Amino acid sequence: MRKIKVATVQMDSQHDKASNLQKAERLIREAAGQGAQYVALPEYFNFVGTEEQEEANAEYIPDGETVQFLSRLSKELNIWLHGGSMLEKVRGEVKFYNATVLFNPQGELVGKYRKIHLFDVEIESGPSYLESQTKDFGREVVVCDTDFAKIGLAICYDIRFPELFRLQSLKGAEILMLPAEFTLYTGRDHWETLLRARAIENQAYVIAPGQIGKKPSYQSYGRSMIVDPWGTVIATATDAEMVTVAEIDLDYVQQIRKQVPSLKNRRPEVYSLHLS
Ligand SMILES: O=C(O)CCC(=O)C(=O)O
Repeated sequence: MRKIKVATVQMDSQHDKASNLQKAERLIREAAGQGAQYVALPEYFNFVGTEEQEEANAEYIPDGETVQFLSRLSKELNIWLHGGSMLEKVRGEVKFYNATVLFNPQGELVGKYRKIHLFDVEIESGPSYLESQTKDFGREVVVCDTDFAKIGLAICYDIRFPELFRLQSLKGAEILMLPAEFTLYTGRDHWETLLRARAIENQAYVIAPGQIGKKPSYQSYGRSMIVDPWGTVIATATDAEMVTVAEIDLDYVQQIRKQVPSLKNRRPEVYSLHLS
């Protein structure tokens, strides 16, 4: 049996970083108090603001205050802590990265991923957004080793690109992470379907903590979710800032993969994905 209790933290983060970190700490403690051994935060959990406010709120990784905050809490609470995402700045580069980090229960940074697919969309009568205006594209597929499973890291809009998740699965991922600040406009029609599709086609757990509430550019959808490898939604948040906890069983991933061997039945000799 490889069972572990996981939690999503749903937040309405705004531009005041100190108050976001305070709220995140309260919710992380609540999740740990409910027995969660792996706690996951949403995209941009430490700051959601205007482009003008980004420079002052971007941080170096691993030197910034948010990384120190996550390291301290993961160690103190003896939990795996997935840091949603934050604006990462890099010396000598003009643009930021939308970066996510994973900490082990010893407070050590064990993985970092930079969002590969930036949200550049213009929807008629819906949201218009140009994430690449101030952020640069990530260039690396990241799968982290933990003592219970391999975990693939992705962020929000990445969910629309199944190739990324297939590559993570081929690299051994049994859990796929998707911290998000999904728009209400697209989320109400696409969010659950996309999460369940990635879970079913990769026969993996999908853990998706989301932002909720009104942001400078759009309304966030929320509905943080945990989906099992059969595609069943095993936990969903309501429309509030909250913690959602579920037990996941990594042996179930292997059972599903044995019963419906679609990963094995692939025909890479007919089509191929480039694994770097
Ligand atoms: O894919 C979508 O519909 C929303 C994506 C998004 O909001 C983001 O990547 O920030």
